[in-house]
Amino acid sequence: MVKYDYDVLYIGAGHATFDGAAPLAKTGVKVGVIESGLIGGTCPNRGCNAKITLDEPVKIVREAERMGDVFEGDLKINWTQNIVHKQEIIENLPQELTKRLENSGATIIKGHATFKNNHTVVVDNMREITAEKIVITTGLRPHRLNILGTELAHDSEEFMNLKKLPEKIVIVGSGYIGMEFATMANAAGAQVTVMLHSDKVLRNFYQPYVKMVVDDLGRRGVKFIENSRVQSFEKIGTNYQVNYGDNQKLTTDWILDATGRIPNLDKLDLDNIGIKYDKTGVFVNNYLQTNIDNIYAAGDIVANNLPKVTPAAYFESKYLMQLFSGQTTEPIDMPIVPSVVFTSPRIAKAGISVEEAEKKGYQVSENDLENYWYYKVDKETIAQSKQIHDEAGHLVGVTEISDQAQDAVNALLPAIEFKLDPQQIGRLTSLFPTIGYAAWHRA
Ligand SMILES: Cc1cc2nc3c(=O)[nH]c(=O)nc-3n(C[C@H](O)[C@H](O)[C@H](O)COP(=O)(O)OP(=O)(O)OC[C@H]3O[C@@H](n4cnc5c(N)ncnc54)[C@H](O)[C@@H]3O)c2cc1C
Ligand SMILES: NC(=O)c1ccc[n+]([C@@H]2O[C@H](COP(=O)([O-])OP(=O)(O)OC[C@H]3O[C@@H](n4cnc5c(N)ncnc54)[C@H](O)[C@@H]3O)[C@@H](O)[C@H]2O)c1
Repeated sequence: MVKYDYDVLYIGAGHATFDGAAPLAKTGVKVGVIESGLIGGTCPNRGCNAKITLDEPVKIVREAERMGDVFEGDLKINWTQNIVHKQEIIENLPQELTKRLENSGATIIKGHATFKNNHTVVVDNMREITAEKIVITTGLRPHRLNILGTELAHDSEEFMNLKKLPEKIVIVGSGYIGMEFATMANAAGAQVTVMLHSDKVLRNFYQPYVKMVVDDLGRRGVKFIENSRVQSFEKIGTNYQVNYGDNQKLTTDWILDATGRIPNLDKLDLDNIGIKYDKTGVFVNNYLQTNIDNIYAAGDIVANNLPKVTPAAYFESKYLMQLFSGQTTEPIDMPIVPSVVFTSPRIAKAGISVEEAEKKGYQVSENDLENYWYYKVDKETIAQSKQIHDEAGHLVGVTEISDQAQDAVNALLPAIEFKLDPQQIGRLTSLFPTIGYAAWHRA
């Protein structure tokens, strides 16, 4: 007798779901996916894919600027066309991901889910759906400042839909979104002011490299206001006023609230079933299982110290697929999760940080990449890296600032993850000339 509608029911259809739910359904497990918005969630529709498409011309303009006389005439970003191009890239992704899920045998249910009991969720207050196991993958949404006039500010999704770039933009927050969007808006010609909470920018990245990015943006006209204490936003005519500090004011055309992202938990009725969580997300054990045995969580919604990025959501989703299909009974063994901020130049890192390395007494080697011939090809002037080795000589961490930092870190990642010894590293014969080769053979 069939006891439940589904074997596994996911709430949310982002990377934390579709990377694992599609292959899980292919194994014959009956999978349902409930989604209140676009299939694919944040990353394809209003995160990574959209952002990296908008950033591409920024990268090209910066490179052309560095190449100087090699190009004739000035390159300028046409923002309106950039937005059109971005839309072309992302608009079919929800259908493609829908097909991927449905072709593998999963059922998509459109609507907002709330919990009724351990095995039952209610969609849009109407339809009850039951499942043996339920996975919470509801992700994060933009945090909004709790100040007067907060509704006058916008979020990152609205920025990426701006058909015309405002002349003056104020960005509150100096994390990933604040800095990536300041880079894009400045390169496309806007006057940008970034308002900091403290004196720190990108607090999880190596601060001397962050300073290089901040100084470079400063030279390009971006203003940084430290300890800004933003008090309120006001509409004055067709402009906006940001009131901050001790009665200081700033007039602008557009305000981006980039003060972080908060868990989509409040409208799930988790208290109906006693799931444990806090303001950072849902608590899980080493099997991504909540305190209720048949309910799991994955991706950004999990309360942990991992960066809230797609590679982490992907790996957790794949792990649950293996657990639910019987391919593993082991706890999750999280690999090293790399991260990168797509400023120009980028900062990318993986493994042990420079600060941790210094505490542990590990060897930290410095590379002035500006002097390595391959980085001279595109005339990079801000390019450095630090590689960290443990006592046994294994590469255990890397952080790089350069235009190609993300590819260099990707190339080194297998050695860090698998603790390759020098003999094994010697067998990695990367293509030449590429950043993958350069990552290993700088001299
Ligand atoms: C602007 C921006 C840029 C980013 N850039 C990068 C990048 O370059 N690289 C990178 O690795 N990461 C990046 N990220 C982070 C990345 O997007 C997330 O880590 C990733 O999307 C997390 O996937 P997820 O499945 O956990 O959550 P999400 O993708 O957020 O999916 C959650 C889904 O759940 C749905 N949902 C919520 N509540 C309910 C409910 N009650 N019922 C039904 N459905 C519900 C939501 O509609 C949503 O679709 C970026 C994020 C943003 C915002
Ligand atoms: N390249 C990537 O991987 C990438 C890119 C964009 C976003 N993301 C993900 O999205 C998440 C959210 O990004 P984010 O930039 O919004 O968050 P964040 O946590 O990186 O940064 C939030 C910033 O807002 C500041 N802030 C908080 N309250 C403030 C206040 N009252 N006044 C002024 N500043 C204030 C913080 O000090 C911080 O600088 C990130 O954690 C990241 O995981 C990743």
